Amino acid sequence: MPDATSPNNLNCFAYIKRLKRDPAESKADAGKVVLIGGAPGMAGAIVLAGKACLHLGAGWTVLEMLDAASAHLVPEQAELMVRFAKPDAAIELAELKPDCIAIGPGLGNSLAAMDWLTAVLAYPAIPLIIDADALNLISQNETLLQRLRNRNQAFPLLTVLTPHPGEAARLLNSTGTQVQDDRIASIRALVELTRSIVILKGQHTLIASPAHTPLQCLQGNAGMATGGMGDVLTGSIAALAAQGIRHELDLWEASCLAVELHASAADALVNQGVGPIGLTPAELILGMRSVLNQNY
Ligand SMILES: NC(=O)C1=CN([C@@H]2O[C@H](COP(=O)(O)OP(=O)(O)OC[C@H]3O[C@@H](n4cnc5c(N)ncnc54)[C@H](O)[C@@H]3O)[C@@H](O)[C@H]2O)[C@@H](O)CC1
Ligand SMILES: Nc1ncnc2c1ncn2[C@@H]1O[C@H](COP(=O)(O)OP(=O)(O)O)[C@@H](O)[C@H]1O
Repeated sequence: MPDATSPNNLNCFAYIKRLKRDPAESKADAGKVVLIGGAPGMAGAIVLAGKACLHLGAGWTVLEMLDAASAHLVPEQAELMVRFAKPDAAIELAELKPDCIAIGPGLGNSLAAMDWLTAVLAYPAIPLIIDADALNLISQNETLLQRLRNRNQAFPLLTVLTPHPGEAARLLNSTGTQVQDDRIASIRALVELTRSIVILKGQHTLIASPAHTPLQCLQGNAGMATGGMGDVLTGSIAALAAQGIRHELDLWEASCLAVELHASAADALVNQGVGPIGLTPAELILGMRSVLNQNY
């Protein structure tokens, strides 16, 4: 039995029905996602986010990769539209006209990364997912934090942050141990600091926002403690939020659903004997697609 201070549990598979496709739907109805990251040595992070986005149903998945060499070498998933993230980010975004943006997996901390994050924070009125190195950049730069707050003031509940405890500690100028010692206080502090929807990852992931008290996800397991699992979550939120624009699923609902699907699919795979040891993010993507369609 949860005590009076325990957060309520996520229970949102009913949202999946809203993703039901009209027989005449086109890819435009499923939305265009632009995912930004993949600096040298970390191309895999943005490719995993892209594969998750594709398999969770986005209409178009565009990868803007900061590593030019890797951008020309992603042949194994031909459905992904892979581009080299050119220096003028604002012009690129204006041309692409995304329905949803995610930034951060493998983004690094170069000047180009800063330029893209600055342009993304200025891009108006679409769902935005901020993860990994994009969170680290914000934690080091008061101007970026203020731009994030300004964006949330202008467009409330259109930005979600997905820190793991290490990234949360950087944002809060704290330590991972302190974050883990009181996760509820930590997520409240992150919401207060950033005015965003926040997903605090780790065992029993929490989600909260300026308009929502924390909810927790009791699903999930230690088989998910492998590099790339968070990249899959980021791509999944983006796919659900992009479809949500024409299917009346807002970013809060898309984020809750992605967290629950991500953790539940990991549990289903472990029950099938796929993990916990050696469960891969690529397997989790296919597992999430199955759980989504089983509840469709
Ligand atoms: N295939 C790839 O190219 C991958 C690239 N990645 C990228 O690598 C960069 C660095 O990210 P990392 O997250 O690996 O490294 P970080 O240095 O950001 O975070 C790792 C540290 O955070 C803390 N931490 C994380 N999860 C925790 C938990 N559940 N409980 C307690 N403490 C926890 C620990 O102190 C840990 O050492 C990011 O840009 C990321 O996107 C990763 O996504 C992994 C896959
Ligand atoms: N022991 C665990 N129990 C439940 N979920 C976990 C556990 N370890 C990791 N996860 C989940 O796996 C994901 C890991 O994300 P993250 O650390 O950002 O990975 P990466 O940056 O390597 O992609 C998060 O969604 C987190 O909640």
